[in-house]
This record gives sequence, C-alpha cells and structure tokens, in this order.
Amino acid sequence: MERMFGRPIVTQEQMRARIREMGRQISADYAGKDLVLVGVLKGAYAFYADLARAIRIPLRVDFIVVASYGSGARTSGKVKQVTELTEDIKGKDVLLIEDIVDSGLTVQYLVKSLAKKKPKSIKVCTLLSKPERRVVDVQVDYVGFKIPNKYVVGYGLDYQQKYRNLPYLAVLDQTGDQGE
Ligand SMILES: O=P(O)(O)OC[C@H]1O[C@H](OP(=O)(O)OP(=O)(O)O)[C@H](O)[C@@H]1O
Ligand code: HPA
Ligand SMILES: [Mg+2]
Repeated sequence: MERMFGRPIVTQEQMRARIREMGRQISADYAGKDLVLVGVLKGAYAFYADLARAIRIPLRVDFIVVASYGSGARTSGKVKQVTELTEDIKGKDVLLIEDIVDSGLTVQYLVKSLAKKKPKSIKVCTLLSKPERRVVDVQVDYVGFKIPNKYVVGYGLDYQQKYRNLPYLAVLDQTGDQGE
C-alpha cells in the first residue's frame, strides 16, 4: 500500500495481532460479567471497533465525547465532556476504551465522573500509553503499546482533526517533539 503519511511506528499488522490478544484477555477476564464498553470519542473510534469485534463475550456498547487537546499538540489541561452516556451503567462492569493515555487527565476525569453512576466496576483499556508524559497517576488496566514521548497520529489519533484514518501509527513530524 502507498504510504499516506510518515513512517509507521506501529504497523497495521502489529495492531491487528495485539488487539486480538487484548480481546482474548478481556473475554477471559469478563466472562459471566455484565460488560459495557464505553468508548472515548473521537480518538478511540478505530481501536474500539476492532477491539469490540475481538471480544467474544456478550457486551453493550456506549460512547462519550470529550475534548481537551483542541487544535494543538498539547493538552489544554481542561477536559470538556461534550456528550452523556445513553446506557444505564449502574451495577454494570464498565471498561473505558481510550486510544491513548498521555497526561492521564482525561482518564482521571472520566473515571471520577463515571464512578458517580455507581457501576459495579470500572477499568481502563487503552491502545497506547505514554508513561513519560503523565502528570497524574492513573490506573490503566489494559495497555496495547507503551510508546515514547512523541506526538503520534493515525489509528484514530489526530493532529488538528486530521490523520485519524491512517491505518497505522506514525510520529507527527521528523522530531515528533511535544515540547514541555
Ligand atoms: O491523557 P491525556 O493527556 O488527557 O490525553 C489523552 C486524550 O486526549 C485525546 O483526546 P482529545 O482531547 O484530543 O480529543 P479527540 O479524542 O477528539 O482527539 C485522546 O483521544 C485521549 O482521549
Ligand atoms: O500523541 C498524541 N497524538 C494525538 N492525540 C493525542 N492526545 C494525547 N496525546 C496524543
Ligand atoms: Mg485529539
């Protein structure tokens, strides 16, 4: 396939294999439970669709829209929740599905906010984690890939709303530095 952008740091094949493994693990861990997958849009849409189909137990789907990065490559530090859940998650086993945990602020905000709805459990599953960038300590239960401190795009992740449709993960520019 002709490359649309940049050099893949995680290829389509690596994504496919890892997501299959994650699906297997989650299917085993949640067997017999009342699982609701809560996807964090927009970024998680591609991972969510692939992961949900790799999970082989009954589940419900739901989504929440948040934004904190606006048009830049750095978090504004303020998480804005744009939509509400449509499912009642009280007493259910919620798995929050993220594309990336970077500063950790989005996950921290969402776990606190969803806990108020009294689910039986809440865990966090992310395709990518950038541990070097954490500003808050959050528990992440399932991680697809740990990645270095570079701004990445593709597979759902954007820069100024573009590149989400790349079928692989690429570093944004030659240095990929996010700065401080
Ligand atoms: O750990 P953090 O520093 O909070 O960063 C991670 C969050 O930031 C991105 O969302 P963004 O606000 O860019 O919205 P988007 O999903 O529409 O791209 C990403 O999809 C995560 O939800
Ligand atoms: O590295 C990233 N790329 C795209 N969106 C993001 N949101 C947090 N970190 C990132
Ligand atoms: Mg974004």
